[in-house]
Amino acid sequence: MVKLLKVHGSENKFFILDQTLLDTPLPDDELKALAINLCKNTLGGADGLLVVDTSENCLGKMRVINADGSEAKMCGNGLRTVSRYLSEKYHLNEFKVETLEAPLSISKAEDFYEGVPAFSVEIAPISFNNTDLPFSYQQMPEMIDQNIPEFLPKQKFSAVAVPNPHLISFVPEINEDDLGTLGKTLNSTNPYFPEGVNVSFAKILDTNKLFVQTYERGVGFTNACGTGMSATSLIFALLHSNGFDPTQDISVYNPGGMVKTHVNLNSIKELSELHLIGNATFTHEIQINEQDLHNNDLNNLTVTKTGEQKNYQAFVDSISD
Ligand SMILES: N[C@@H](CCC[C@H](N)C(=O)O)C(=O)O
Repeated sequence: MVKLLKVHGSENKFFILDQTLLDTPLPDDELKALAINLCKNTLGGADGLLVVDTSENCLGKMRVINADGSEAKMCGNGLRTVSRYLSEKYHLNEFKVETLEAPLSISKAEDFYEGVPAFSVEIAPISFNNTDLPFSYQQMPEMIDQNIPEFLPKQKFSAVAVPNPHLISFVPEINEDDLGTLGKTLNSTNPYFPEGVNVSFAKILDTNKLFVQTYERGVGFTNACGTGMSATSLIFALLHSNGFDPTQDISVYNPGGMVKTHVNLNSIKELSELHLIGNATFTHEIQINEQDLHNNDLNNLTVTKTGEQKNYQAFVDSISD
Protein backbone atom coordinates (compact mmCIF):
# COMPACT_ATOMS: atom_id res chain seq x y z
CA MET A 1 0.00 0.00 0.00
CA VAL A 2 1.09 3.59 -0.68
CA LYS A 3 0.23 6.63 1.46
CA LEU A 4 -1.18 9.76 -0.18
CA LEU A 5 -1.86 12.92 1.84
CA LYS A 6 -4.63 15.46 1.37
CA VAL A 7 -3.29 18.82 2.54
CA HIS A 8 -3.88 22.55 2.31
CA GLY A 9 -2.18 25.90 2.64
CA SER A 10 -4.82 28.59 3.26
CA GLU A 11 -7.42 26.08 1.96
CA ASN A 12 -5.58 25.84 -1.37
CA LYS A 13 -6.05 22.06 -1.44
CA PHE A 14 -3.69 19.42 -2.82
CA PHE A 15 -2.82 15.78 -2.76
CA ILE A 16 0.81 14.83 -2.08
CA LEU A 17 2.25 11.76 -3.76
CA ASP A 18 5.77 10.73 -2.74
CA GLN A 19 7.08 8.96 -5.83
CA THR A 20 10.16 7.79 -3.91
CA LEU A 21 7.93 5.36 -1.97
CA LEU A 22 6.75 3.56 -5.11
CA ASP A 23 8.27 0.42 -6.62
CA THR A 24 7.67 2.02 -10.03
CA PRO A 25 7.27 5.83 -10.19
CA LEU A 26 4.33 7.04 -12.28
CA PRO A 27 5.31 8.36 -15.74
CA ASP A 28 4.04 11.83 -16.72
CA ASP A 29 0.92 10.65 -18.56
CA GLU A 30 -0.20 8.67 -15.50
CA LEU A 31 0.54 11.61 -13.17
CA LYS A 32 -1.53 13.90 -15.34
CA ALA A 33 -4.51 11.52 -15.45
CA LEU A 34 -4.25 10.89 -11.70
CA ALA A 35 -4.16 14.65 -10.95
CA ILE A 36 -7.30 15.26 -13.00
CA ASN A 37 -9.15 12.36 -11.35
CA LEU A 38 -8.06 13.10 -7.76
CA CYS A 39 -8.77 16.83 -8.03
CA LYS A 40 -12.21 16.33 -9.55
CA ASN A 41 -13.62 13.56 -7.42
CA THR A 42 -11.75 12.69 -4.29
CA LEU A 43 -12.61 13.94 -0.77
CA GLY A 44 -14.23 17.10 -2.10
CA GLY A 45 -11.61 17.70 -4.79
CA ALA A 46 -8.45 19.79 -4.86
CA ASP A 47 -6.52 22.33 -6.92
CA GLY A 48 -3.54 20.16 -7.75
CA LEU A 49 -1.29 17.17 -7.20
CA LEU A 50 2.12 17.79 -5.62
CA VAL A 51 4.65 15.18 -6.62
CA VAL A 52 7.67 14.56 -4.39
CA ASP A 53 10.75 13.17 -6.13
CA THR A 54 14.39 12.65 -5.24
CA SER A 55 16.84 15.49 -5.80
CA GLU A 56 20.61 15.45 -6.15
CA ASN A 57 21.32 18.62 -4.20
CA CYS A 58 18.19 19.28 -2.15
CA LEU A 59 16.19 17.32 0.42
CA GLY A 60 13.59 16.60 -2.24
CA LYS A 61 12.04 17.86 -5.43
CA MET A 62 8.48 19.18 -5.87
CA ARG A 63 6.50 19.07 -9.10
CA VAL A 64 3.07 20.73 -9.38
CA ILE A 65 0.32 19.27 -11.55
CA ASN A 66 -2.73 21.55 -11.75
CA ALA A 67 -6.30 20.20 -11.54
CA ASP A 68 -6.54 20.25 -15.35
CA GLY A 69 -3.37 18.15 -15.76
CA SER A 70 -1.08 21.04 -16.82
CA GLU A 71 2.25 21.39 -15.00
CA ALA A 72 3.23 24.62 -13.22
CA LYS A 73 6.74 25.82 -12.42
CA MET A 74 5.92 26.69 -8.83
CA CYS A 75 3.28 26.60 -6.13
CA GLY A 76 3.80 28.61 -2.95
CA ASN A 77 1.04 27.14 -0.78
CA GLY A 78 1.88 23.66 -2.02
CA LEU A 79 5.58 24.13 -1.28
CA ARG A 80 4.79 24.80 2.38
CA THR A 81 2.93 21.49 2.67
CA VAL A 82 5.64 19.55 0.81
CA SER A 83 8.19 21.24 3.10
CA ARG A 84 6.33 20.01 6.16
CA TYR A 85 6.19 16.51 4.66
CA LEU A 86 9.96 16.48 4.01
CA SER A 87 10.71 18.11 7.37
CA GLU A 88 8.84 15.33 9.21
CA LYS A 89 10.25 12.60 6.97
CA TYR A 90 13.89 13.63 7.49
CA HIS A 91 13.61 15.41 10.89
CA LEU A 92 15.08 18.67 9.58
CA ASN A 93 13.83 22.24 10.08
CA GLU A 94 16.00 24.06 7.51
CA PHE A 95 16.73 22.73 4.05
CA LYS A 96 16.23 23.33 0.34
CA VAL A 97 13.61 21.93 -2.01
CA GLU A 98 14.25 21.65 -5.73
CA THR A 99 11.52 23.17 -7.93
CA LEU A 100 11.42 23.28 -11.73
CA GLU A 101 13.44 26.52 -11.96
CA ALA A 102 15.33 26.83 -8.69
CA PRO A 103 16.37 25.24 -5.42
CA LEU A 104 14.40 27.15 -2.74
CA SER A 105 15.23 27.74 0.94
CA ILE A 106 12.78 26.45 3.52
CA SER A 107 12.52 26.91 7.25
CA LYS A 108 10.03 25.75 9.82
CA ALA A 109 8.22 28.79 11.22
CA GLU A 110 6.43 29.34 14.51
CA ASP A 111 3.02 27.63 14.57
CA PHE A 112 0.35 29.98 13.19
CA TYR A 113 -2.03 28.88 15.95
CA GLU A 114 -2.21 25.99 18.39
CA GLY A 115 -1.95 22.82 16.27
CA VAL A 116 -1.40 24.77 13.04
CA PRO A 117 2.17 24.10 11.84
CA ALA A 118 3.67 26.73 9.56
CA PHE A 119 6.58 26.96 7.15
CA SER A 120 8.44 29.80 5.49
CA VAL A 121 9.36 29.25 1.83
CA GLU A 122 11.44 31.30 -0.57
CA ILE A 123 9.62 32.42 -3.73
CA ALA A 124 12.05 32.75 -6.67
CA PRO A 125 13.29 33.44 -9.29
CA ILE A 126 11.55 36.75 -10.04
CA SER A 127 11.26 38.23 -13.53
CA PHE A 128 9.42 41.28 -14.85
CA ASN A 129 10.42 40.50 -18.41
CA ASN A 130 7.20 39.90 -20.35
CA THR A 131 8.86 37.22 -22.46
CA ASP A 132 9.41 35.14 -19.31
CA LEU A 133 5.70 34.91 -18.47
CA PRO A 134 5.15 34.78 -21.51
CA PHE A 135 3.01 37.92 -22.07
CA SER A 136 2.68 40.00 -25.16
CA TYR A 137 1.10 43.47 -25.22
CA GLN A 138 2.06 46.20 -27.68
CA GLN A 139 5.67 44.95 -27.63
CA MET A 140 6.15 46.30 -24.12
CA PRO A 141 9.16 44.70 -22.38
CA GLU A 142 7.46 44.79 -18.97
CA MET A 143 4.14 45.82 -17.48
CA ILE A 144 3.98 47.61 -14.15
CA ASP A 145 0.84 49.47 -13.12
CA GLN A 146 -0.37 50.15 -16.65
CA ASN A 147 -3.83 50.53 -18.11
CA ILE A 148 -4.85 47.71 -20.44
CA PRO A 149 -8.25 48.81 -21.76
CA GLU A 150 -8.71 45.47 -23.55
CA PHE A 151 -8.73 43.73 -20.12
CA LEU A 152 -10.71 46.18 -17.95
CA PRO A 153 -10.80 49.88 -18.80
CA LYS A 154 -10.71 51.27 -15.25
CA GLN A 155 -7.99 49.06 -13.74
CA LYS A 156 -4.19 49.08 -13.85
CA PHE A 157 -2.21 45.87 -14.20
CA SER A 158 1.24 44.55 -13.35
CA ALA A 159 2.80 41.34 -14.66
CA VAL A 160 5.50 39.28 -12.94
CA ALA A 161 6.83 35.72 -13.06
CA VAL A 162 7.84 34.09 -9.74
CA PRO A 163 8.52 32.04 -11.87
CA ASN A 164 4.92 31.03 -12.70
CA PRO A 165 3.06 33.90 -14.40
CA HIS A 166 0.94 36.42 -12.53
CA LEU A 167 -1.19 39.39 -13.55
CA ILE A 168 -2.06 41.67 -10.63
CA SER A 169 -4.44 44.57 -10.23
CA PHE A 170 -5.03 46.70 -7.12
CA VAL A 171 -8.66 47.73 -6.76
CA PRO A 172 -10.74 49.60 -4.18
CA GLU A 173 -13.25 46.69 -4.11
CA ILE A 174 -12.87 43.22 -5.63
CA ASN A 175 -15.45 42.44 -8.29
CA GLU A 176 -15.57 38.63 -8.54
CA ASP A 177 -17.48 38.69 -11.81
CA ASP A 178 -14.76 40.80 -13.44
CA LEU A 179 -12.04 38.56 -11.98
CA GLY A 180 -13.77 35.41 -13.23
CA THR A 181 -14.42 36.79 -16.70
CA LEU A 182 -10.86 38.10 -17.13
CA GLY A 183 -9.35 34.93 -15.64
CA LYS A 184 -11.36 32.72 -18.01
CA THR A 185 -10.53 34.86 -21.04
CA LEU A 186 -6.78 34.96 -20.35
CA ASN A 187 -6.71 31.21 -19.71
CA SER A 188 -8.51 30.36 -22.96
CA THR A 189 -6.84 30.86 -26.34
CA ASN A 190 -5.93 34.56 -26.38
CA PRO A 191 -3.32 36.83 -27.99
CA TYR A 192 -1.78 38.04 -24.70
CA PHE A 193 -0.91 35.02 -22.56
CA PRO A 194 -0.29 32.01 -24.82
CA GLU A 195 0.35 29.78 -21.76
CA GLY A 196 -2.36 31.35 -19.56
CA VAL A 197 -1.82 33.36 -16.37
CA ASN A 198 -2.84 33.47 -12.71
CA VAL A 199 -4.96 36.60 -12.23
CA SER A 200 -5.16 38.30 -8.81
CA PHE A 201 -7.17 41.31 -7.66
CA ALA A 202 -5.93 42.92 -4.46
CA LYS A 203 -7.38 45.37 -2.00
CA ILE A 204 -5.19 47.35 0.40
CA LEU A 205 -6.70 47.06 3.90
CA ASP A 206 -4.07 48.95 5.91
CA THR A 207 -0.30 49.36 6.23
CA ASN A 208 1.17 45.91 5.37
CA LYS A 209 -2.33 44.40 5.21
CA LEU A 210 -3.86 43.13 1.96
CA PHE A 211 -6.75 41.00 0.76
CA VAL A 212 -6.00 39.00 -2.39
CA GLN A 213 -8.31 36.86 -4.51
CA THR A 214 -7.01 34.77 -7.41
CA TYR A 215 -8.34 33.06 -10.51
CA GLU A 216 -5.72 30.37 -11.12
CA ARG A 217 -4.46 29.00 -14.38
CA GLY A 218 -5.33 25.31 -14.65
CA VAL A 219 -7.78 25.56 -11.76
CA GLY A 220 -10.21 28.52 -11.78
CA PHE A 221 -11.22 30.39 -8.60
CA THR A 222 -9.11 29.21 -5.68
CA ASN A 223 -9.28 29.90 -1.95
CA ALA A 224 -5.70 31.19 -2.06
CA CYS A 225 -2.69 31.25 -4.35
CA GLY A 226 0.65 31.42 -2.55
CA THR A 227 2.75 32.64 -5.46
CA GLY A 228 -0.09 35.07 -6.30
CA MET A 229 -0.05 36.56 -2.78
CA SER A 230 3.77 36.76 -2.85
CA ALA A 231 3.82 38.41 -6.27
CA THR A 232 1.09 40.82 -5.15
CA SER A 233 3.12 41.72 -2.04
CA LEU A 234 6.13 42.50 -4.22
CA ILE A 235 4.11 44.77 -6.51
CA PHE A 236 2.52 46.38 -3.43
CA ALA A 237 5.98 47.12 -1.98
CA LEU A 238 7.13 48.57 -5.31
CA LEU A 239 4.08 50.76 -5.90
CA HIS A 240 2.71 51.72 -2.51
CA SER A 241 5.75 52.82 -0.53
CA ASN A 242 3.63 54.87 1.90
CA GLY A 243 1.57 51.78 2.87
CA PHE A 244 4.56 49.43 3.08
CA ASP A 245 6.76 49.00 6.14
CA PRO A 246 9.80 46.99 4.97
CA THR A 247 10.79 46.04 8.53
CA GLN A 248 7.56 44.04 9.02
CA ASP A 249 5.83 41.08 7.38
CA ILE A 250 2.78 41.76 5.24
CA SER A 251 -0.46 40.03 6.34
CA VAL A 252 -2.26 38.75 3.27
CA TYR A 253 -5.86 37.77 3.84
CA ASN A 254 -7.59 35.52 1.31
CA PRO A 255 -10.87 33.58 1.06
CA GLY A 256 -9.19 30.59 2.80
CA GLY A 257 -7.50 32.40 5.68
CA MET A 258 -4.33 34.46 5.98
CA VAL A 259 -0.61 34.13 5.25
CA LYS A 260 2.33 36.40 5.83
CA THR A 261 4.83 37.51 3.24
CA HIS A 262 8.16 39.24 3.62
CA VAL A 263 9.55 41.48 0.90
CA ASN A 264 13.15 42.69 0.85
CA LEU A 265 13.21 45.17 -2.01
CA ASN A 266 16.42 45.46 -4.02
CA SER A 267 17.21 48.43 -6.28
CA ILE A 268 17.38 45.85 -9.07
CA LYS A 269 13.79 44.74 -8.56
CA GLU A 270 14.35 41.20 -9.92
CA LEU A 271 16.86 40.65 -7.10
CA SER A 272 14.31 41.44 -4.40
CA GLU A 273 13.78 38.65 -1.89
CA LEU A 274 10.36 37.18 -1.27
CA HIS A 275 9.23 34.79 1.45
CA LEU A 276 5.82 33.24 2.05
CA ILE A 277 4.92 32.08 5.57
CA GLY A 278 1.76 30.17 6.38
CA ASN A 279 0.02 27.03 7.50
CA ALA A 280 0.83 23.56 6.23
CA THR A 281 -2.18 21.49 7.22
CA PHE A 282 -2.62 17.75 6.61
CA THR A 283 -6.31 16.85 6.59
CA HIS A 284 -6.43 13.21 5.41
CA GLU A 285 -4.14 10.19 5.07
CA ILE A 286 -5.11 7.89 2.24
CA GLN A 287 -3.93 4.32 1.66
CA ILE A 288 -4.01 3.10 -1.92
CA ASN A 289 -2.69 0.03 -3.69
CA GLU A 290 0.23 0.93 -5.98
CA GLN A 291 -1.35 -0.86 -8.94
CA ASP A 292 -4.57 1.16 -8.44
CA LEU A 293 -2.46 4.34 -8.60
CA HIS A 294 -1.00 3.25 -11.94
CA ASN A 295 -4.48 2.35 -13.20
CA ASN A 296 -5.96 5.63 -11.90
CA ASP A 297 -8.52 3.58 -10.00
CA LEU A 298 -9.62 5.49 -6.90
CA ASN A 299 -12.42 3.13 -5.87
CA ASN A 300 -10.59 1.37 -3.04
CA LEU A 301 -9.12 4.09 -0.87
CA THR A 302 -8.77 3.78 2.88
CA VAL A 303 -9.13 7.30 4.28
CA THR A 304 -8.27 8.51 7.79
CA LYS A 305 -8.90 12.08 8.96
CA THR A 306 -5.93 13.61 10.79
CA GLY A 307 -8.07 15.88 13.01
CA GLU A 308 -5.98 18.95 12.10
CA GLN A 309 -8.74 20.82 10.29
CA LYS A 310 -10.48 21.85 13.53
CA ASN A 311 -7.27 23.63 14.60
CA TYR A 312 -7.09 25.42 11.27
CA GLN A 313 -10.76 26.43 11.60
CA ALA A 314 -10.02 27.83 15.09
CA PHE A 315 -7.19 29.88 13.53
CA VAL A 316 -9.54 31.23 10.83
CA ASP A 317 -12.16 32.07 13.48
CA SER A 318 -9.48 33.91 15.50
CA ILE A 319 -8.51 36.15 12.58
CA SER A 320 -12.14 36.90 11.62
CA ASP A 321 -12.96 38.31 15.10
N1 LIG B 1 -1.76 27.58 -6.02
C1 LIG B 1 -0.44 27.83 -6.37
C2 LIG B 1 -0.08 28.04 -7.80
C3 LIG B 1 -0.30 26.76 -8.59
C4 LIG B 1 0.14 26.86 -10.01
C5 LIG B 1 -0.70 27.78 -10.84
N2 LIG B 1 -2.03 27.30 -10.99
C6 LIG B 1 -0.03 27.93 -12.22
O1 LIG B 1 -0.42 27.24 -13.18
O2 LIG B 1 0.90 28.73 -12.31
C7 LIG B 1 0.31 28.65 -5.36
O3 LIG B 1 -0.03 28.53 -4.18
O4 LIG B 1 1.28 29.33 -5.70
